[in-house]
Amino acid sequence: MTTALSIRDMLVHYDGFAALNRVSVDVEYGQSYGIVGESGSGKSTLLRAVTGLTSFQEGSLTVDGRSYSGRKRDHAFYRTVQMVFQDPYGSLHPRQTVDRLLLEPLTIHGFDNVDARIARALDEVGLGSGFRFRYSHQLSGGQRQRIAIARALIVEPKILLLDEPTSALDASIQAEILNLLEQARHDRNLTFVMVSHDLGVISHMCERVAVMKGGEVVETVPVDALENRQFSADYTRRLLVASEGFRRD
Ligand SMILES: Nc1ncnc2c1ncn2[C@@H]1O[C@H](COP(=O)(O)OP(=O)(O)OP(=O)(O)O)[C@@H](O)[C@H]1O
Repeated sequence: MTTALSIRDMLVHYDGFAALNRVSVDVEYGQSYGIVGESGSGKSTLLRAVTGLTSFQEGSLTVDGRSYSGRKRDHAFYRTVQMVFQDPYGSLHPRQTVDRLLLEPLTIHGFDNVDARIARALDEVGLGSGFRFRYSHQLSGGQRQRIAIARALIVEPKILLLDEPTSALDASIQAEILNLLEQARHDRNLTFVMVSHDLGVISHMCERVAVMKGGEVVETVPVDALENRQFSADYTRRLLVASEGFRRD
C-alpha cells in the first residue's frame, strides 16, 4: 500500500452547483502534494470534503487504507489526518490557554504523558514552554499559526491538510512557518496536501501539483514542470503568468 490518500470521481454539489465535478487525486505516502487554481476553483472544497466538513455526494475516498463517505469520519481518521486552516484567528478558541488547546486533542485520542507531549510540541514549533499558559488572544498571528500546527502534530498524524496556511501572515512570518512545516514533514515523514493560490509557495513546498479550474482538475504535473514550462493546459500557463505578474523580484 503506497497511496496515503485516494480520491476518485468526487462530486460535491451545493444546491445543484457542482463545486467539485468528479475530481480524482492520488497522494503517495511521504509526498507533498499541491493544489492550485483560481479563486472559486474548488481547492478548499476538496480539503473540506476529505475531512468531512463538507459532504460529498458521489465518488470515493480512501485514507490510509480506510474508505469514507458523506461527512462521517471516525477517530482513526483524525488520528491519521489533521488540518491547518488559513486563519489562525478563527481556528483557535481565543479564551483558551495554549495548554488547554494542546491538551484537548491528546485527551480525545487517549494519549498518556500529556505534560511531556505538550512541552515537546511547543519546542517543535519554536515557542517553548513560556507560551504554555498564555491565552490564544494574547498571541500574534504567526504564533497562533504555530500553535495550530502544534495542535495538528501533537496527535502524530500521517497526513497534514494545509489550506493556505501562510496567506494570512506577513511575508517574513510566512517563510518561517513554511520552514517549520518543511522541517516537521522531514522529521516525521509526513504526507502533505497543500492548497495555495501562490505558485511560488507550491513550487517551494511540493513535489506534485494538481491544477484546478471550475471544480475540475485540469492537469496534474510534477512541480518541476511548472518551472520548466512542461505542462499542457493553457489555463496552467495563464495561472503561472498571473502569479509571476505579482512578483516584484
Ligand atoms: N457552503 C457553500 N455553499 C454554496 N456554495 C459554496 C459553499 N462553499 C463554497 N461554495 C462555492 O463553491 C465554489 C468553490 O469554492 P472553494 O472555496 O472550494 O474555492 P477555492 O478554490 O478554495 O477558492 P479561494 O481560493 O477563493 O478560497 C465557489 O464557487 C464557492 O462559491
